[in-house]
Amino acid sequence: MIGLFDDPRVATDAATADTPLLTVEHLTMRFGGLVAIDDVSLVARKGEITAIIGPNGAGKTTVFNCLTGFYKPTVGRLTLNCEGTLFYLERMEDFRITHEARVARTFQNIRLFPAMSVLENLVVAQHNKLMRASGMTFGGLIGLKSYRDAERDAVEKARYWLERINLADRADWNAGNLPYGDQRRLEIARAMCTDPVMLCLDEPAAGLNPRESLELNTLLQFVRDEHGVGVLLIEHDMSVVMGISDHVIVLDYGRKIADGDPEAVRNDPKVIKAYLGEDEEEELPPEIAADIEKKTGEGA
Ligand SMILES: Nc1ncnc2c1ncn2[C@@H]1O[C@H](COP(=O)(O)OP(=O)(O)OP(=O)(O)O)[C@@H](O)[C@H]1O
Repeated sequence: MIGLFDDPRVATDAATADTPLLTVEHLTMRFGGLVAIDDVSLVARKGEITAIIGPNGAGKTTVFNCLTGFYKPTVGRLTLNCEGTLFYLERMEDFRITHEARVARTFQNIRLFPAMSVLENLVVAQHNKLMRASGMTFGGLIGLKSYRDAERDAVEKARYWLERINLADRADWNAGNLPYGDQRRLEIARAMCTDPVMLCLDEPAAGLNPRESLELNTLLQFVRDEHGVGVLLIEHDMSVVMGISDHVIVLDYGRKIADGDPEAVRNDPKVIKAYLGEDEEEELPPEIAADIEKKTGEGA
């Protein structure tokens, strides 16, 4: 319940120990006559990897765009529990979602600063903290102590994440010169430098070779297990989804058709049908196809 003088972005109800990190209620997004998301509700929890999967055009990226303020939902409530404070994301501008609700995001296409060094990409991500330390003035130029301290912390955090993604020895490289898989991990490290409580990753495994996919899995498990971050993952690579997710949500034509642990979801006939279509068996993700083949073999 929001009072007259309350910040409309922040719920006055307190979060409890059971309050999920993210609660999406009745999310609907229409573009003219097209219903991209149709009354979707879901929850995602802190310290878990929640995958959102579904065939092309199912509405996965639109969910992310609503969560991160790129789109204002037509209908729906999106409540983010940032360390006990509840934010209504649907009422917030994108930059407030990033800085106040602490939701970080990566995109389908890589958006690093290619001409900056690897280290600089990670320090720039902490720009807001540095600006505050400079008193929002030229405090950095005249060497304010608060700024120097913040700058040292920013570099320390950047180096911590460089170690985690095995790029410490390439800190001075231009980010654009890194191999593709390293750029993908650098993007995740950059997002982690903003201290998010929720990390939204849009197809992070796209274009990765099997070794790079494994490195990505290890990084995401580290982010979940050691930093307690809730990871929301859109992914077509089923080896990643089934390998590391705690919870899988399946969309099809904008509707939620399944929600549960990976094992339950991969055996759900509605999911199998959504991926198969009526007669396009080649579209089935390999993990699900292998399962069906095994079951068919057992039944024969
Ligand atoms: N800004 C927009 N204007 C009009 N239609 C849109 C817009 N954004 C998305 N859509 C439509 O909404 C539907 C869902 O798109 P979305 O990109 O969310 O699907 P997706 O599941 O992420 O697909 P993919 O796996 O191919 O990335 C599609 O029909 C798409 O064309």
